[in-house]
Amino acid sequence: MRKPIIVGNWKMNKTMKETKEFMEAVDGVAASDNATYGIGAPYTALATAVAGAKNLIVAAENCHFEDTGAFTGEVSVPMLQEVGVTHCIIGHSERRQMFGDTDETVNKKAKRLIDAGITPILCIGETEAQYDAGETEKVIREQLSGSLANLCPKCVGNMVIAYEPIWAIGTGKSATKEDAQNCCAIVRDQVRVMYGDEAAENVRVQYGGSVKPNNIVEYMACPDIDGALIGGASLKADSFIEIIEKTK
Ligand SMILES: O=C[C@H](O)COP(=O)(O)O
Repeated sequence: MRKPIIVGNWKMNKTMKETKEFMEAVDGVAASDNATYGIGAPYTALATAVAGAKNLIVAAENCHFEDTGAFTGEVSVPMLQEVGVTHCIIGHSERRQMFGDTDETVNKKAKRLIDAGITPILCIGETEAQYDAGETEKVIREQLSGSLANLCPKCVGNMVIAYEPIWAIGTGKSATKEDAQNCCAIVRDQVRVMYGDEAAENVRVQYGGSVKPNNIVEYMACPDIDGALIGGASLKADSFIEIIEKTK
């Protein structure tokens, strides 16, 4: 039985002060045996988030795959381990589109995180043009083939994969529950093709893209959707609390 996981992705938002206030407002509400709740925070807010988290899990939003070296501005997995994060988002479409992340570098990041015992939250999803061209399934399978290459079946079973259609991110134009379910089922099937039944049954698949308090319940009712990755609606304590209350 997969335990649902709902994670807020703050992106480049929240100072340490704002993070402390959010954790004080939300962490107590997030206590649940039925689901895991968490937030992804910018590097500068991670220590504050970890300090304030008894119930929420804390994720970084990116990492580098090398441990040390001449990589100005980057943060390594051992550095994240030291801060105490348990999860790390990799391959978000904003990183793929604006910062040059590829399936190959995302795969290296996944490997390094798994070695360190940090759970990757791997993001994939098609552009609007690919959606319009009927290429969604092809894109999902190709991204997963590259990003999940040469991992162990058990490791993949322990991961979280977020299916986020790019056209639904921050637009208010969320996928229908039928489309979201269908695409999350394709994600699971691709994991089955690559790593077998057990990995496919264990991997948790999130939907992301304009998830709000008013649509979270319908997504969570879908058999292949095990959670959500939430941008805008995770920034205000009140709306994230509403999402938690509706799903715990
Ligand atoms: O990682 C989160 C996604 O980019 C979704 O963002 P959104 O909920 O603001 O559409």
